[in-house]
Amino acid sequence: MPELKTYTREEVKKHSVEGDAWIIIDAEVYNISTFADLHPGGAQILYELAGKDVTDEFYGLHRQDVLIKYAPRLKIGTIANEEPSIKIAQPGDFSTVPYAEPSFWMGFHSPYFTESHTKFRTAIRKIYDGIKEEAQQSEEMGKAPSKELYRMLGEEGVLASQIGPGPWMGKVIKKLPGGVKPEEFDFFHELIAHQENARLGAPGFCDGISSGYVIGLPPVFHGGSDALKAKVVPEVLLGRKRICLAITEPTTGSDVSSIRCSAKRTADGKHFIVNGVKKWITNGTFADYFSVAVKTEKGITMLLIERDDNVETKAIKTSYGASAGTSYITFENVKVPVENILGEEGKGFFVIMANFCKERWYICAAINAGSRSVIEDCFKWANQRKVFGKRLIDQPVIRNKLASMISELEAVENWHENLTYQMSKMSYFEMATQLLGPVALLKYRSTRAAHNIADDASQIFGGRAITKTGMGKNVEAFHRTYKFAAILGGSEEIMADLGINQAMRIFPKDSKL
Ligand code: HEM
Repeated sequence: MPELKTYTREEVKKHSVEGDAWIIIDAEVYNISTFADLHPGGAQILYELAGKDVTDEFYGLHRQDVLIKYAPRLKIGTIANEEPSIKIAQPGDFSTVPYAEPSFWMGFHSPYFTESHTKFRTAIRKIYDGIKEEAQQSEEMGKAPSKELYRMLGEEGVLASQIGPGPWMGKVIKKLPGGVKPEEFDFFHELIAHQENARLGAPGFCDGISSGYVIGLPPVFHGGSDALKAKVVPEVLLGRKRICLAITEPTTGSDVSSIRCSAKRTADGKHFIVNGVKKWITNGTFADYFSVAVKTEKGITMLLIERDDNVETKAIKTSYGASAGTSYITFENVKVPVENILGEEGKGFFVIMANFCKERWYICAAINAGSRSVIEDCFKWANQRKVFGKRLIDQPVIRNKLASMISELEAVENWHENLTYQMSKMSYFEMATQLLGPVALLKYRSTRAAHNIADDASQIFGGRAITKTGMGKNVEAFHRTYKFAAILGGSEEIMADLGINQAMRIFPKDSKL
């Protein structure tokens, strides 16, 4: 890093030629003499502006991340007696852009959140901000989260935070972000953990971290034997092993009852022999364990299968890249001990359905956080982008789009918080039955909102919304990937139908218009 000095604007002006070129960005001086030839936007454009204050030109074409990344190499000092006017985001910072944070962190009152949640959000955001660069690079290269990263997240209590409150808190998990005590950890902390994970701006990588164990581990701790739980739960929550949930098959999506993967008992009754295929299994390419829906002679059953040579996982190319480890899995004569049944044999459907409610609640947290990040980008862009001599925000049509995006998000997020409160008052099985319908409708509405937000955001960003790098990269990624939330864990159409069917179960027979 060059030694930092103070300069006058007159001094900077003298460095205005090829080979000796300085620029000013927000009262800070950058020597771009050797960088110019490497500049992705070309050298000439920089030489034309050398010696000048290029703050507006810079922020018109680059995200602030570019400056944060290059400043250690290029910054040589500051302008004497001037203060920067643009805030550089620091790891763990909360945004002050309207609606960029859930309302409690925008200064509003909440019946749900406390100081403990603020400590937690600050600390977990710092951890995730610290791996943002790695996440985004891995996303680009299709690399899964490394074992080292996974272990770090396990040891810091981040993985456990995304599983939520339960007997593992305190027993297995001693440390949580922000010094939150395991016994005070609640569903609102968990909600925050999912939201912060989704803010990484790398959808495939986010799911590479969490979409395996968050939905694959619950069948183990709700249905596994004590011995199985004692072995698998700490391994996964501390980041030493990875697990995923394998329900869907090439011919079976939301229609779980028609799965074909079979498990036949051996003659001595001690094992099952599993044969079949599973498709679109997130984290499957690198998972050590698989919570698998199979058909035994008694019906649909959940089984924990450990990876061995008879389990083959192949990567499926999806629209969000290979970091999520989305896979096609073949089980060929895999021998599984009967002790690995999760729940009761033939009662797997209930285990799956119970798990789905929490999975959908988690998907809502992630997609709503993604929508919020996109709204923040749109608000900032609309303020700094000038067209036809005006800022975008000065155009009523843009303000109208922002109003629509914000009101849709705030509505679903407030409903989400309400349902989270209901969860905190219910047992796992009450939650799975009483909240099945409301959570399905919330997921339906959250992904419809994401659809509209992705669409409006793309129109606001124009060409940048269809470009994988640069100002609109988050919008591009969101628009390309929000459909995962609208399809996985039950498609929008199934969610809407389920929500109304559940309501019909309690519809009063004596009620007439
Ligand atoms: C410290 C100074 C600068 C650094 C470190 C820098 C770095 C970069 C980087 C990394 C990109 C690729 C952006 C991406 O794809 O995300 C880029 C693109 C670009 N830069 Fe710079 N830049 C600097 C200053 C400037 C200035 C002063 C201008 C003048 C207007 C400029 C014009 C451009 C243009 C036109 C592009 C291409 C944008 C596009 O593809 O839409 N840059 N720059």
